[in-house]
Amino acid sequence: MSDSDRPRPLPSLAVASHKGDAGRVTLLAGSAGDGGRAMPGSAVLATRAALRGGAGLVSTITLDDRVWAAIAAAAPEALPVDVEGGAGTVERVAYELERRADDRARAVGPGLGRGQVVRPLVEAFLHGGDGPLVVDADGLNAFAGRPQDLRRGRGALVITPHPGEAARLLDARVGDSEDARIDAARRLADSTCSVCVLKGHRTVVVDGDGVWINSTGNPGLASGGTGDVLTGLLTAFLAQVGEAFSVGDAVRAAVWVHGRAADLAVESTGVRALLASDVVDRLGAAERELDAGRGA
Ligand SMILES: NC(=O)C1=CN([C@@H]2O[C@H](COP(=O)(O)OP(=O)(O)OC[C@H]3O[C@@H](n4cnc5c(N)ncnc54)[C@H](O)[C@@H]3O)[C@@H](O)[C@H]2O)[C@@H](O)CC1
Ligand SMILES: Nc1ncnc2c1ncn2[C@@H]1O[C@H](COP(=O)(O)OP(=O)(O)O)[C@@H](O)[C@H]1O
Repeated sequence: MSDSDRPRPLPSLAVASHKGDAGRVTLLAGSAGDGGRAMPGSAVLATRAALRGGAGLVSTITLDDRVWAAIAAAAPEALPVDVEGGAGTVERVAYELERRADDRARAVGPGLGRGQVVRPLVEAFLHGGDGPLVVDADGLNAFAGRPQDLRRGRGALVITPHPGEAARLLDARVGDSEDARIDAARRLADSTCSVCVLKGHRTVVVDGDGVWINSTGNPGLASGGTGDVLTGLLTAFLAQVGEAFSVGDAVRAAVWVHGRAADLAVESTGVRALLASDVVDRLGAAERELDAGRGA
């Protein structure tokens, strides 16, 4: 696949679709920041992006009722569920995952912070289902130097490190050149048996089909929260995986649409003023452009 290739559009929804057909997804994101940094925004942005990505039902598990409240206020369409932090958190999250056996895709990681509980939480997602799973941000940091521990027994894994997170996983700096970025993404994909999305200018995607380099996006995306948006969108697109739309197709489509949404947004905001929320608001328009290439 060459870098000028536009990803395959998502499958069309049948006219008689119901919300179950569009895919049920579950996310675990955000923290209230007691003793650390508050990151309710991560959960809000990922949730809103999953909704805009077309997931029929979006459940976001939260570890604090203040994060739950932030989601309820910003995304009334979502189904946030609070399990509270503290003793027994991992068991409560595992129980929530068990209850959602019909999830089509899941994601874990954005804004969880660096606490000891993060690694067992990610493990509950890795081993608690067989649909596609996205691990991002602090979910990856919890495996610093041990990427092989992210391997799953069953179910596709997609990891979405930025170069800083990739360096932590590999315990080695990731060079800036395209060759160095491709090499790092390949090593991570191999050691984790995953589709690796190495983010940044010209995001690199490595999967069984080879290497694909994204052409959309702009430096306005170098601002807080835009990675959380990608995680939510990607999870929604992974919920559409089927016979004619692979995990790799969903990943490439999400990366392309995310960057294109940012390109559309800066036409009115300008590059410096771009906010992650502006990207969420343009996801639909960007996906329509991808759809317009259908059959081309
Ligand atoms: N509103 C929110 O709630 C937000 C929450 N966020 C969450 O905050 C958590 C940590 O994010 P931080 O930004 O603090 O920590 P990061 O790990 O993203 O960044 C910490 C350091 O890593 C290195 N780094 C980051 N991006 C890099 C890149 N592209 N290339 C090379 N080095 C890079 C830099 O040295 C940077 O100072 C994540 O879980 C993330 O999801 C962020 O998304 C920002 C917004
Ligand atoms: N200069 C750039 N050009 C294009 N895309 C970029 C650029 N900088 C960042 N991005 C994109 O923005 C997103 C940033 O994600 P990330 O670093 O995880 O941010 P955060 O942790 O704040 O959410 C990624 O999708 C990345 O590919």
